Amino acid sequence: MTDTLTLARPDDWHLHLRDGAMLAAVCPESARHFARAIIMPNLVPPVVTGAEASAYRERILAARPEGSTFTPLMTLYLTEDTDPSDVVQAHADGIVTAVKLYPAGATTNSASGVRDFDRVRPVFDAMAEAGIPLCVHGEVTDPEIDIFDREAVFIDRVLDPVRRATPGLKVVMEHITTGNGVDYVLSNAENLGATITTHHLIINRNHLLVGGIRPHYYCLPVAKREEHRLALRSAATSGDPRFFLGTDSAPHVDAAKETGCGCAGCFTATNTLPLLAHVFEEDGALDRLEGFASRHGPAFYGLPVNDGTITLSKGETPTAFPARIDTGDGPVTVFDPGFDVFWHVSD
Ligand SMILES: NC(=O)N[C@@H](CC(=O)O)C(=O)O
Ligand SMILES: [Zn+2]
Ligand SMILES: [Zn+2]
Repeated sequence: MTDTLTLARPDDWHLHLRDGAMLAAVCPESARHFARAIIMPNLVPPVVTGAEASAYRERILAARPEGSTFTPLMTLYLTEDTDPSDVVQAHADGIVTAVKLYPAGATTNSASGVRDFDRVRPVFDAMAEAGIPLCVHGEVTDPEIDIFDREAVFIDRVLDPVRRATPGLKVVMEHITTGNGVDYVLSNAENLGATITTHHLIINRNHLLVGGIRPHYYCLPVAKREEHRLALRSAATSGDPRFFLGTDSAPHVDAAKETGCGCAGCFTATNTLPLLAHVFEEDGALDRLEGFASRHGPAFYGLPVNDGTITLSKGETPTAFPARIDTGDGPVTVFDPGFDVFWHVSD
């Protein structure tokens, strides 16, 4: 039995750190285990310009624990008014790593996102030219489309046409939740990757809805049928470098989740790595966890693999994770997988 596992230090290629008191509370949770993270720009108001990204980066650096070298990789929130030259300049200056596309209204704080994809074509063209990746929240927002179909429809109606119009554009399909997403990545050899969250490897829509509604399992894109969860598991554990970890750890205070109209987002920063070790071990793929968590992401983004390492150990008794963390805005519940996990980060 394998009971310790040492990996190159992992990165999180999709993370929400928020701002203010929430940032102060959640930044150390990610900084403890991850070397770098792609930071989502969906603040209120969103992070739209290079100057705003630079200021937000400083606030994140100030929220790190003493001595931490955790590196935020910043993104810009794409709007129909985004200036291509600001994007290219912010990337050339090393302020910004990627641009984030939210279809308007698709998810938390996405009201300023894109409605008309033709209007942002000049930005996509400039990004392709400069080699700047586009991170995509891939769901259509058409009210006619069933929420469980929104990812599959987005691929056909938006993503594929955008990629055909700007073939050189490097795209990351963020937090894929369907076999359709997996298949689309697999059918494209170039300029396409996908992040997969920890929670989508663990829950399907039954976990969310059977026996009572579980607000802490509600996130977007919403968890799908079991067959889709299994497709994500196969992709993540396959060793294919086009799939890598983006936790989408998305903290909301409990009061905003346990209410009549609860916010979308699962908070997984605290226990993601032990949960992943559990999942990969279950699938007989512990030797592929390093690729998924530490190697494929840097390769896609053209960055070096981290120098340091992290060691996970498997104990005799279940690991005790905190049920919630305290923040200045109120408690935030930590994702509970619903089963015992024996792995913990030991070093
Ligand atoms: N994933 C979520 O359910 N929520 C994210 C937004 C997002 O990533 O779509 C958030 O910012 O809360
Ligand atoms: Zn999203
Ligand atoms: Zn997200």
